Amino acid sequence: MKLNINSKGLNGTIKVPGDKSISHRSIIFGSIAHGQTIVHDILRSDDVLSTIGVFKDLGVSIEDDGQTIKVEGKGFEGLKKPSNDLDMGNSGTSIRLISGVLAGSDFEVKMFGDSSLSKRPMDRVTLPLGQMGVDIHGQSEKAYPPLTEIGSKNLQPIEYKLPVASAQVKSALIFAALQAQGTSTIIEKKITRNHTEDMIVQFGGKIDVDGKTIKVEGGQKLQGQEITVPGDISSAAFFLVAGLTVPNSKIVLENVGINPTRTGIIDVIEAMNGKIEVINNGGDANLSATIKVETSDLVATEISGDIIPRLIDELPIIALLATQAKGKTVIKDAAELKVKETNRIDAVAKELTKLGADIEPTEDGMIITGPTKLKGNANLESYHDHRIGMMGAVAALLVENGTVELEGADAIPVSYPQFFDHLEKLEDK
Ligand SMILES: O=C(O)C1=C[C@@H](OP(=O)(O)O)[C@@H](O)[C@H](O)C1
Ligand SMILES: C=C(OP(=O)(O)O)C(=O)O
Repeated sequence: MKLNINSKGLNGTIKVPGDKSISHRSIIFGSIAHGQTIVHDILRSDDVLSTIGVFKDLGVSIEDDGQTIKVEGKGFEGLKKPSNDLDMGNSGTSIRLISGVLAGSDFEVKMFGDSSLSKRPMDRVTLPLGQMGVDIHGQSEKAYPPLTEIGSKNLQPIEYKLPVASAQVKSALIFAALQAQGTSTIIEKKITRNHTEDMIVQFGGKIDVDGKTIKVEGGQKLQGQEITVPGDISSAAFFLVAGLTVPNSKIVLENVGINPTRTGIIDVIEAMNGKIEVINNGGDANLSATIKVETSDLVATEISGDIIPRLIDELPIIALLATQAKGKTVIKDAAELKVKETNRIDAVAKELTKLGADIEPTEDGMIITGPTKLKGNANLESYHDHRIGMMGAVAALLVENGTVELEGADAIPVSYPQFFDHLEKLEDK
């Protein structure tokens, strides 16, 4: 598709759509709890629809009246052997978390996904689940999908130190631990998003979190709840960066989830001297804030260490932000970017280079020197990765002349189906 270039300013207010991580989990918790769960403001994106489809295949009644979603949970034991293979689409979160959910079911399932998911390593979940007594295998040493899994009714608790900083692996093990014969201890490499831990408590369960050490007792019974999904800061990120970099812009983003394990991008914007105001709506950490940004003179920064899991999905769009900042921005400790929907280090460097940015990929991040005036007459690619596609669309707004084409924009509804509508709304003002 042809992207809009040379934006004269983005102005207005957007209600940020529901958080993808919390939306997946609202379906999962609704399905494994007892009784009805009502979900407000769920994200209806392709990835979340994959999770909904899978739980329907597992016999859970899930109804969407367009306003709310109603899930009729019958506990882990209520999940039924599906009559077909489970289609995880493009979603790493779905396949990894559901592998953990099915760890205590003794029927066999086959889980598969699209060509991107089929290249993502699942050994990070198959190895620890195997130690708990689950029979789970993928393709080759890295256990690429499709995966075949037969859980165990005699699941052993685990003491496991995660070799990677991953909320998906942590969550898979927590779901398995909830079904194990005893108490499991899971130790994180770095603190990652804690929505699973928060939601166990929300659904009436118990979990003990002490820094990076998490203890979960098996045999817990969860109770259905009424929940409201806050907006996704990872989606808001594209408009945060657009508002900071496109001249004459002022954007108000409402309903942005500000769980502290997710707000690394706000810290980075502040470190880069971006004009940002976060108006906390008060209450629970998972509630939302209104965030205002405006066009700013940005300076480079270093992004490394413990902040990385707090902004891992935002790094592509942060890289674009860095192209507009004065100086050398260094991103490191982010090798996990190589095993996302595509190798995001290579993809970001390649696509932004096409627009004339000064960006050097490294083994675990990138080095970006700015500010650069981006130039057109480029054909961008999404690599079937929603976040790379949206980064390209925001980058095009900064291009003064020529044309910018994007191939693979159809990946964007994986996380943000309303992205182009929202962009158009801000451009109209
Ligand atoms: O748990 C989750 O909902 C997610 C965890 C992260 O993945 P990893 O656990 O692989 O880091 C993140 O990149 C993904 O978009 C969503
Ligand atoms: C990495 C992502 O998702 P997933 O791992 O669920 O495919 C993402 O949304 O950026």
